[in-house]
Amino acid sequence: MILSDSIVALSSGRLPAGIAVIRISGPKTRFVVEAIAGGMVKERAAAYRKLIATDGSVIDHGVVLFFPGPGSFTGEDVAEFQVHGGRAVAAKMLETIAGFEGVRHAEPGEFTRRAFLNGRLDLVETEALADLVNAETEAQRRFAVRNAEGAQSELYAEWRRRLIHARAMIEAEIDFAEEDDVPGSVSDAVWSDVRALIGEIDRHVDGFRAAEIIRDGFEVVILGAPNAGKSSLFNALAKREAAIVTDEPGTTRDLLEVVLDLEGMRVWVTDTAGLRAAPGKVEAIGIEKARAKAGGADLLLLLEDMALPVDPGAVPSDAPLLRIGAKADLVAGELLVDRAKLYDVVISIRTGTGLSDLLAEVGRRAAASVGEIGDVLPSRLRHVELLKDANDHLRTALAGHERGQELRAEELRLASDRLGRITGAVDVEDMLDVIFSQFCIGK
Ligand SMILES: Nc1nc2c(c(=O)[nH]1)N(C=O)[C@@H](CNc1ccc(C(=O)N[C@@H](CCC(=O)O)C(=O)O)cc1)CN2
Ligand SMILES: Nc1nc2c(ncn2[C@@H]2O[C@H](COP(=O)(O)OP(=O)(O)OP(=O)(O)O)[C@@H](O)[C@H]2O)c(=O)[nH]1
Ligand SMILES: [Mg+2]
Repeated sequence: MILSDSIVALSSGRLPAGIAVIRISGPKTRFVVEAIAGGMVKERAAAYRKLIATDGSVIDHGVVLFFPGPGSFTGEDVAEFQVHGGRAVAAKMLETIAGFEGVRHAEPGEFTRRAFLNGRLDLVETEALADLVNAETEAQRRFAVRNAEGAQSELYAEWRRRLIHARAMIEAEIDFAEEDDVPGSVSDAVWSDVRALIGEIDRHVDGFRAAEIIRDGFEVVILGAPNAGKSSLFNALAKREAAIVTDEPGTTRDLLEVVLDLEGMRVWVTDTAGLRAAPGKVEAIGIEKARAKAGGADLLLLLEDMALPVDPGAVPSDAPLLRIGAKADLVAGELLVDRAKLYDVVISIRTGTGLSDLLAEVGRRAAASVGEIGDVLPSRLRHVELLKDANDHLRTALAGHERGQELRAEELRLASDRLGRITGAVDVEDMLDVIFSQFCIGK
């Protein structure tokens, strides 16, 4: 592939900053380094240089790095100018470099796009790199870095190899059918491996929910009768007076949300209107919202006033549930011991009792909901759709005895083609614009 344009962009973040990194990639890179840094620098070693504009004036003093292609991030010649991170310094550098013939400003994601086109990364690794740049929580970072290192790609490549092997065996059987050279037990082994693979792909697809929880967060909804102490708990978790608290039942009507970081997971906590029969008009709307929110929750905190338990009615969700005894400070002695047995966690917002236990338990549940740290999960709906497609073809292949071995082999080919589309090994031109639009400029 000939990519004649060289591209330049600011690859570091918001200015002003301590240092700004201006990166160039493409055939003009050496020429630009020579022109701006007053001569070539040693490969892959930091050089401190005076940086000169086209009119001979000094732009800044900075550190210059040169990575010759193909052993660079993009696979082309790449150089970096690490300059003082002022807006005018960066602007002058960009203007000077883009002023050279054959150099232009990069599109968002264009450096990474070149890395992909030069075979430095596959599509799944590229997506993982976008996730890594966007990661805000420890779980997001861990997940993204493993896939950027190729964990997900390796899994799909391994599945693809198995399918290509299966197809080769079936085609051999077709070719040698008359001669009876390929014993039936070989094709039995092939189809039993295909059956096993279908199961593995199904299980992997089920992991998408875990990937979504890592990306979007774990949804916790506080439910209970009016006055149970829901908003008081919510404020304690939010560490501010986010919700109105009064001794009047029916205070909260709208859904209120706060996001916490527990065990490296993003955890959303929602406060809701107290559940009760025959509320007023506004409160009824609030209760309906609470029910809907609870329906999509990953965990419910069902609060009850230990001093004055009120039945909140049926819980409007089959999400896992923690029973929480609230206002523990209002009960004492034997009654406290007795009632505490009804709950998973006992808390008091007044004294602070039980709050850290509750947070620890919610954090444990959030972390457990995404499985083992090492699990490889599909990270995009795109992957899930292609995996399901692949499995549809495998099921057709498995079921299709009467359709003849040729057609079954063709279904195996279609399945491995779908896997190839995930990593970009097969025909992906149409997906590239969507994928690279996820990046910022300079990446
Ligand atoms: N300054 C700087 N830091 C950066 C990047 C960058 O482009 N510049 N990266 C950009 O995203 C990431 C690192 N990515 C890189 C990937 C490959 C090579 C590279 O030169 N690869 C060669 C040599 C490998 C080796 O010596 O072991 C190769 O693979 O052949 C460099 C950076 C994160 N940090
Ligand atoms: N003693 C004591 N009182 C509490 C505790 N937590 C909440 N309260 C009181 O209980 C009353 C109701 O608290 P809220 O947090 O507003 O209850 P809620 O469940 O949000 O009520 P609604 O929004 O009406 O459904 C307020 O007067 C709180 O001060 C606690 O741990 N101990
Ligand atoms: Mg409330």
